[in-house]
Amino acid sequence: MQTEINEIKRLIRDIPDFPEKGVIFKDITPLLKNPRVFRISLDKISDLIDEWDFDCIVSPESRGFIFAAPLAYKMEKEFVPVRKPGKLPYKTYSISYELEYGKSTLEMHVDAIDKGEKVIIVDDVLATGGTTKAIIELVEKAGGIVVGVACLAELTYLNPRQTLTNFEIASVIKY
Ligand SMILES: O=P(O)(O)OC[C@H]1O[C@H](OP(=O)(O)OP(=O)(O)O)[C@H](O)[C@@H]1O
Ligand SMILES: Nc1ncnc2[nH]cnc12
Repeated sequence: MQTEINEIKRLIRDIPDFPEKGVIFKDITPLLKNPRVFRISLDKISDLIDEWDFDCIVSPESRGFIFAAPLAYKMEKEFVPVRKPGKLPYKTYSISYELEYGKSTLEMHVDAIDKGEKVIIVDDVLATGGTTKAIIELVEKAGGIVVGVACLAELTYLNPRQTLTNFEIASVIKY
């Protein structure tokens, strides 16, 4: 329903020039303070991916976890955390990548995904798609199959779909 989408949009705040000049940061913290609308936003993501065939949700810390873990609970799927360097205790695959505001590295446990397992990637914001592309590489290195990407907000002006050709993408809100 359009009114629900508007309610979600009203609770995502624009912060200009954060964390660097020229970036309009989509701040989801007001949304997290509203339990009803936070719940609606999770339900909207799950509605969009309800028909997708997958067993596992893979997601990057830290904002990705906020949406991915409750979705895994609601949809009864596995949850695999992708973390910043040095946080995961077992052997990891590691990848360096670029996102809208800089460079970073992500890691995933080498045994987190079974060979041939179907996974989706969940995040709060899909901006350049750099983070998601890096996670796809980690999943494929582990032998998994990425069937789609789901997010709350997609920044279409940064053209993430150009980076993520060949993948289904579901977003609740497009800017
Ligand atoms: O599409 P991209 O350009 O790659 O950007 C999207 C990513 O950037 C943000 O994470 P960030 O690295 O800022 O970490 P955080 O979740 O810990 O704030 C966001 O949560 C996504 O994971
Ligand atoms: N503009 C933005 N707002 C929030 N999260 C982001 N991640 C990458 N770009 C972002």
